[in-house]
Amino acid sequence: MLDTTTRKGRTETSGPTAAATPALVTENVARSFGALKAVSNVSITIAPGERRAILGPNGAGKTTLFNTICGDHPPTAGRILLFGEDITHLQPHRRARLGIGRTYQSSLLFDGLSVLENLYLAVRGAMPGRLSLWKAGHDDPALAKARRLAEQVRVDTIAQARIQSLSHGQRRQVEVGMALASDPRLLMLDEPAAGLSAAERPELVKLIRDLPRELTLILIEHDMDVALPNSDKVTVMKDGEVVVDSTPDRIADDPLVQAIYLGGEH
Ligand SMILES: Nc1ncnc2c1ncn2[C@@H]1O[C@H](COP(=O)(O)OP(=O)(O)OP(=O)(O)O)[C@@H](O)[C@H]1O
Repeated sequence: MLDTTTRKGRTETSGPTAAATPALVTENVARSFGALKAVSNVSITIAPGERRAILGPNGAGKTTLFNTICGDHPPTAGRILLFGEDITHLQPHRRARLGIGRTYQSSLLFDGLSVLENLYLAVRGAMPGRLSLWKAGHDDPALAKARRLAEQVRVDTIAQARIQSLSHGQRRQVEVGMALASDPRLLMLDEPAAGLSAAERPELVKLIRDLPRELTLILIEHDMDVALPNSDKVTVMKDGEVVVDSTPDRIADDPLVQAIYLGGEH
C-alpha cells in the first residue's frame, strides 16, 4: 500500500506501490448547492482493502463527498471511478449494485420491526425482483443471510427485539449490518460512533476492526479513538477541500490538523 503524505499539492511517496486497480478514485470532484461549494477539487485514491478515515470540522464537506460517491448528490464536476469503472453519472441503485454500501448519519431503521426483520428487508432490498416479506420461510436464503449478518454485527442475541427497544450503539450495529446486506466491496460509514456512550464505543470499534480485510472501508468520524485505530490512511477536509492526506501515526501531531480539528473548531 502507498505511504503518502500530501499537503496542498505536495505529495511524498514511500514504500511499495500498489499495482492493483484502485477501489475508488475521485478526480477533481466538486459538488455545489447553488452558490455554495460544498466540495471542491477533491482527488483521492483508495486502494482495495484500504481503510480510510475522513476527518474534518462540521461543514467541511465530508458527507457531501460521500453523497457524490454513492450518487445521492452526484458531482457537479469531476469523475469517480469504482474499481476502474466510471460511475460518475450512475443512479445510486446502480452504484449499489456495483458494490457500494453505506450508512447514514440519521437512522434508516424501521423502529416497529425487529432486528432480524430490518436485516431481512435490507437483504431483500439488495436482491433483484419484488420485495415480498410474507413469503419468508425457514428455508428462505434471504432469512439465512439476515441471520448471518446479525451474527457478524453482534446483534444475534437480540435478533427478535424491536428496534425501538435497542440502545443507540445496538442500532448502529444493525445499521452496519444493513449496509453489508448487499455484499459491498466498498463500505462507507458516516459517523458510526456519533452519539455513542464511552461504554458503547469499544463494541463498535471491534465490529469495524473485524470486518473482512478485503472490504474497502471509508469512515467519516469525529472521534479520533474510533477513526485512527481503524484506518490505514487519513484524509482531512476543510471548507470542501482536502487539506491533509496522511497516516494515522502522523495525523495527531500535524500542526494543521491540530489547528483545524483538535483546536475545537468542529
Ligand atoms: N442538500 C444540501 N443542500 C444545500 N446545502 C448542503 C446540502 N448538503 C450539504 N450542504 C452544505 O454543504 C456544506 C458541507 O456539508 P457536509 O454535510 O458535507 O459537511 P460535513 O463535513 O459532513 O459536516 P458534519 O460533520 O457536520 O456532518 C455545508 O455548508 C452544508 O450546509
